[in-house]
Amino acid sequence: MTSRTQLPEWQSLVKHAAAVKDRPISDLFQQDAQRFSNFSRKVASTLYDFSKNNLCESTLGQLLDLAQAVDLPAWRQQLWDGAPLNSTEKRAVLHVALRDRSGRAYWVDGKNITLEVHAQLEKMRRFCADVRAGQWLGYSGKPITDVVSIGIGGSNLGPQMACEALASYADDTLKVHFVSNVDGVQIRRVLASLDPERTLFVVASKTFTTRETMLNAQTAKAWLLQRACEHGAVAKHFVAVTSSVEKAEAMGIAPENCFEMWDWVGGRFSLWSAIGLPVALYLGFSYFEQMLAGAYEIDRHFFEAPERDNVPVLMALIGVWNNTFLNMPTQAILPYDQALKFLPAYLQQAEMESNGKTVNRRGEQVPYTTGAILWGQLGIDGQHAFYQLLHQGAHKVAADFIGSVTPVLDAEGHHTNLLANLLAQTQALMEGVGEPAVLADLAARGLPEAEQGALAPHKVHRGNQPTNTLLMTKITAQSLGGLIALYEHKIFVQGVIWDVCSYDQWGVELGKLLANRLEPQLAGEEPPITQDGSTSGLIRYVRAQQLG
Ligand SMILES: O=P(O)(O)OC[C@H]1O[C@](O)(CO)[C@@H](O)[C@@H]1O
Repeated sequence: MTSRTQLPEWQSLVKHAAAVKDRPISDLFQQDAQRFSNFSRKVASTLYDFSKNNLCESTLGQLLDLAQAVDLPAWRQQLWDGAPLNSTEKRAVLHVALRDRSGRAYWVDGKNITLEVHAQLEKMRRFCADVRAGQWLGYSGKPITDVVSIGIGGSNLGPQMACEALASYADDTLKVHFVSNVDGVQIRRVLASLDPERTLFVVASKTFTTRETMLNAQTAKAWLLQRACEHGAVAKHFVAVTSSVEKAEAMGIAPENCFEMWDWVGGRFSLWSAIGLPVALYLGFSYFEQMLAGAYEIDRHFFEAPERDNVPVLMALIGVWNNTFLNMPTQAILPYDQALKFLPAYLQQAEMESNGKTVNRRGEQVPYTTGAILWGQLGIDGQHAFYQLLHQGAHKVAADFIGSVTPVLDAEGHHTNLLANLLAQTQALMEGVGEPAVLADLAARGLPEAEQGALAPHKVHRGNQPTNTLLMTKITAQSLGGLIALYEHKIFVQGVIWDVCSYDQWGVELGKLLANRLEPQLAGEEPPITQDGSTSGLIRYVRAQQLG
């Protein structure tokens, strides 16, 4: 198979990048009065403006040619058909089946999984209705008021992000809490405010082996049983979401309280499965369904729209252009909407666990940069923290600015100010301010001439940094579902372009293995084994300090 760098389409992009890398993005607007409409697309209720990138018609054409050269349409069809795209684990990648509203049958190993998906959705619907209606009773006959979701990574980030994003739509029926950290402080603090008679725990773990989640679940169980000596209390207060029902049963969770997920759903793409149960409990099942519907709308677009108008394809190609060809390896996610507070953390796992790889599908080292270093936080807070580096630091950073036209909740003038900040930052990052303009401004302000030259370099903003703006009409369950699906498909397309296997995560295993080995040594249950001097020294130090 031809490696990516041998493709003529790849090589012409390398040449093109060398020729245009320093061209001012703002000049491109002067050359094309229609640039905003030529370089933006609307899908569902989201506008994607990519005009503030160092990208012209020729760039876009060449990126689209590369997508054809790597057989993107065929890969997309394989995803849709349930091919084992997670090749190192020989698994299909079918999160799209979880939200397909058409009734289409998806097949895995000769089994129609659509039937299983619908059965689990129906189980979730009934369970949520019971709990929310106060018909699901705790061990002492009282209805549930609080749900504690225990999970980590993909079994936590999605539901937590979605609950936060849609909190303005929640009624007072249930409160939801999330515990992911194995640091006992988190679970202790959550439990301190709860009444065991009215608390429901959702233990979410695809494998049901993740040490952090298992420890937190055991602590929660001990807390419940300390107060409820009642036989059978666990069955009334614990449910599990897992692909390993027998392991959940071994923890004492009744099989009828287990919601199933499957090998063909990756943890970081599992929000659409019963992993989304906390969202459905918190808001009501209909909101969860709206999220599924929003994601499905984007799936249709991704599978049907021509590449040139296909928003996730464009998002992916522009990301590859900035990262691999223009040498900007970081990607900031900057939401201007309080609701999207946890989006950067969610996308960090989705993207970095998927495309943070340097061997191709055949196990060969690739000679180009792949998955971006993704980071970010609420943009408005970031402005008063790290934006200094964006404007004047040593690194060029590509950024996605995400906002909504209409707020779900507002206070007089706040949303307009928020949006003005979003737009101002993308403008400042593109246009910057050069030294002549700074000097003219200082002169106009009457600064003595002798001081102008000294101050001017400190006030120069380099500009010419690429940004994308994603503007949602309003954050709703549907538009949130759509937004997440856009990024999921972007990740898929980038994996195809970079030729990496986006759906495994072998890189997280070594740390887990070593932690399991070190834990008994730290606890003093096993003598320190011979290992690197630093680790042994640190273990001895901790032990000595703890023993006083
Ligand atoms: O749902 P589980 O099996 O507890 O795994 C949690 C998370 O751990 C990881 O395997 C990484 O450590 C993620 O991929 C996954 O989302």
